[in-house]
Amino acid sequence: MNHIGDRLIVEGRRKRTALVVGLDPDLRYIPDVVRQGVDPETGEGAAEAIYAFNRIVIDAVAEHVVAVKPQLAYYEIYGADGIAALEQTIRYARSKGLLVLNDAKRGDIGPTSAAYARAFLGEGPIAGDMVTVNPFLGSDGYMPFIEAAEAAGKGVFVLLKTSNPSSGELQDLKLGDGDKLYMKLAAELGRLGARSVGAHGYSCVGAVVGGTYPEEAAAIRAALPSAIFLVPGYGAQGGTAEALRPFFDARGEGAIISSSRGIIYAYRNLGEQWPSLSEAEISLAIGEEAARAKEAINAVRGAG
Ligand SMILES: O=c1ccn([C@@H]2O[C@H](COP(=O)(O)O)[C@@H](O)[C@H]2O)c(=O)[nH]1
Repeated sequence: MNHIGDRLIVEGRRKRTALVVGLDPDLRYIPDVVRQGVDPETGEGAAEAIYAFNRIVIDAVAEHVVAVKPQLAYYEIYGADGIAALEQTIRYARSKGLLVLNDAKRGDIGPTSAAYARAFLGEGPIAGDMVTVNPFLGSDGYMPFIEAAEAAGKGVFVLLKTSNPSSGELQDLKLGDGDKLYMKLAAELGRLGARSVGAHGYSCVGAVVGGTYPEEAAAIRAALPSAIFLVPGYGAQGGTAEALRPFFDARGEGAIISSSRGIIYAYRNLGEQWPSLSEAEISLAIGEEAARAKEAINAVRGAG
């Protein structure tokens, strides 16, 4: 099956989940056992600890998620060593049958976007199955990603209404006809997505819609019935499962809900002794939290 919309729907049904776990590894929150024998002050040591941590997370969450979402910033901190950890992480996630969504938020002038599209949607070492795209430069900034996705059966998620508190400063601006900017972009993405709708009704052009904005999500869902939504903001940013219904279609599909800190650092809720927990304890806490999130989301989308 070579269509990302179909792959996400089929995998979501097979595993009965709409959850995506974000891989945002921050060394300050990685327990001692994972850092043993490495010097996290060096790029090499940091990268080793990050990859070891990501393996634990991936093993613990694999049965509960359709995809993992590495956040590029956490790898770029360590330059070439961090990118090597990203490469290893992508390979490992794929070996576990998971789709990979690079949260890179790229977008530039046309030729540079084309190069980014090759990096993230091509065949190279950090390419995944999907990538997040910043549309601020306009159509020649995002079209190279969409064309690359169409050609490769991969997916893009264009930032539309992001989860952060100040997202409205630009995204909610009213245009001459009274429409908000994000609704204008939604209409444009709908037109572009119509070119690549798969057997299950979804295109390769998805949208980022923050879980912290359920009212806006209802309007965007109505305008964009064939776009899969990537929904960040659940968990650590205050987004709740109860608020997620408008993000899904009538069948309870069409959205993937992302959580990073709330799941990968779940063991920190066990108390101040978290730095000295064993690998088994860390893994159990992460897996249990992923299962809890999956079921809470399933209950709301009617897949309970
Ligand atoms: O609108 C957006 C777009 C992307 N993000 C990214 O998702 C994760 C959220 O992490 P949590 O720990 O679950 O809050 C992070 O990588 C962001 O860069 C987003 O939050 N909102």
